[in-house]
Amino acid sequence: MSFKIVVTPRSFGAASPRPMELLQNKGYEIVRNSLGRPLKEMELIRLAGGADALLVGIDEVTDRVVDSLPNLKVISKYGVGVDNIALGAASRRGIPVTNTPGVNTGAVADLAIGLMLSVARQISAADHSTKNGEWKRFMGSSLYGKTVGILGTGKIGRAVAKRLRGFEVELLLYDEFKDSVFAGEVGGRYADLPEIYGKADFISLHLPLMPATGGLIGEKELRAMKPDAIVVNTARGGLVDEKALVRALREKWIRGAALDAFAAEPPRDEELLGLPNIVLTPHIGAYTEEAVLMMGMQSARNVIAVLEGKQPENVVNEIPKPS
Ligand SMILES: NC(=O)c1ccc[n+]([C@@H]2O[C@H](COP(=O)([O-])OP(=O)(O)OC[C@H]3O[C@@H](n4cnc5c(N)ncnc54)[C@H](O)[C@@H]3O)[C@@H](O)[C@H]2O)c1
Ligand SMILES: O=C(O)CC[C@@H](O)C(=O)O
Repeated sequence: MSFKIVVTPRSFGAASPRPMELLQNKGYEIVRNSLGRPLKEMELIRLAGGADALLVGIDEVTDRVVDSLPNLKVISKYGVGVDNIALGAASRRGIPVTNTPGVNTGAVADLAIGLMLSVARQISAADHSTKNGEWKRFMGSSLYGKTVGILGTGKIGRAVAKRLRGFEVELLLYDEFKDSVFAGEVGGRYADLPEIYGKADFISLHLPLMPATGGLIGEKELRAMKPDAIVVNTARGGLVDEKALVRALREKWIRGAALDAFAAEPPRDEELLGLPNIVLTPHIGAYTEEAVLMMGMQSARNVIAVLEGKQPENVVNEIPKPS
């Protein structure tokens, strides 16, 4: 019996044919997303009719999508964040949702450091201006020796902290689980959010998007930050109130920001797009050849495991035990 697998991420298999070969060698019917971007709910419902497996990126995998697929046996997330997937609907049907933690950690951490430097030294604006024939010598601020707040000390937050040791920064850490051994290793300490907002020159977000973290950085928090603060968000757009951020940047409550993730992608807010003191990237945190290959392999293996009746790796939802 052939299974229908719907594969939506454009970059799946882009770095190497190996992830696609894993699926093809099983004789599955593979349906790709031809739009070249994550799918909205109705687009996914139309593409996925009759699917046995969804291998998805940041597409809208809503309750309606899950409910529209009576044969669905697994939702395999190509990546870490599962905030775009209706976990409850999947659990009710006994459908495992899997993800690929760890394999894109380094890629996102590298980008977070790159964005801190890019905003602080205005690298993006300086490049643009030099290529336009100007010779405007932009004045920046230093990352070296500054105070950095890391919100979320899971895999990516830790990788950022380790990279920052070379910059000899003071590290202020925040997480619901405090790991004093890790804090000691990186020479940092856990602090509460008001202290971090009041002291940090850079604030880097590495929390998952969930009810407890949605809108975490709003007007009150931005006003509590130092006028020199730079906010970097490589996690999820929903962590930051974008309207408040636009005001904060326009009215100079803070120095600058960088966003790799947005509340709605791609972002359309003209004011946000036009601000001089923000660097924007199109959700490329995980997009290195190395990470994309490993995300592809792991997400394909998780599909195969479930369809062959085996236990997949990294199931993120509760599956009720059969009574
Ligand atoms: N830009 C990208 O392309 C990209 C790529 C990968 C991951 N991400 C995002 O980065 C996030 C972090 O990834 P990770 O691999 O480090 O995940 P992780 O699960 O290893 O780390 C998340 C950390 O957040 C903490 N946390 C969760 N809820 C909290 C709360 N309410 N208060 C305080 N701490 C809380 C957890 O204890 C954990 O330490 C992902 O959820 C995803 O949204 C973005
Ligand atoms: O699916 C993507 O394109 C990015 C996934 C990334 O944000 C993640 O959560 O790992």
